[in-house]
Amino acid sequence: MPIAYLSRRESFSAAHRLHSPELSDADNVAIFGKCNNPNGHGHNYEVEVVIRGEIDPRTGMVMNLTDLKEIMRQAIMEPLDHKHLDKDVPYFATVPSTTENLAVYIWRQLVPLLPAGRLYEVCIHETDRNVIIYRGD
Ligand SMILES: Nc1nc2c(c(=O)[nH]1)N=C([C@H](O)[C@H](O)COP(=O)(O)OP(=O)(O)OP(=O)(O)O)CN2
Ligand SMILES: [Zn+2]
Repeated sequence: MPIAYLSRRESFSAAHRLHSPELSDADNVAIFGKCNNPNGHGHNYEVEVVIRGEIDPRTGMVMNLTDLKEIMRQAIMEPLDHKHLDKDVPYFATVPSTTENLAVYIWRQLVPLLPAGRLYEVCIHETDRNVIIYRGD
């Protein structure tokens, strides 16, 4: 059966501060600059989830996009939208809330909600110019 890649995009707004507990305050400022501002800053993140799978001959679907929408609501929108990543999401209490780490977090949120092996990629646009792609490596 043919294999297709299906994706859905959602956007969410969140605040964060780039800061690593592994580094001194001086090194945090030196490395993260303005993004280490103690009061944080925000982004309107765009996240795209890509599912890989065979097209079911009965339904013509890789998976129902309605189901993917609900899964993304649970895995992404509910824990992240209108939150401060470092203060409201326990995962980021000690993990720097870079877009790379956010993509890994979202991947790990999605895996248990999807059929095994179906999740192909998480792509996050942090700004119009900053994009991170994670494929589970
Ligand atoms: N490898 C990474 N580098 C940076 C990240 C990241 O997640 N991974 N994040 C930031 C900051 O969060 C910052 O908000 C974004 O950086 P920057 O591009 O400087 O932000 P701007 O507001 O200037 O937006 P652009 O439109 O992208 O210029 C920094 N580095
Ligand atoms: Zn930022």
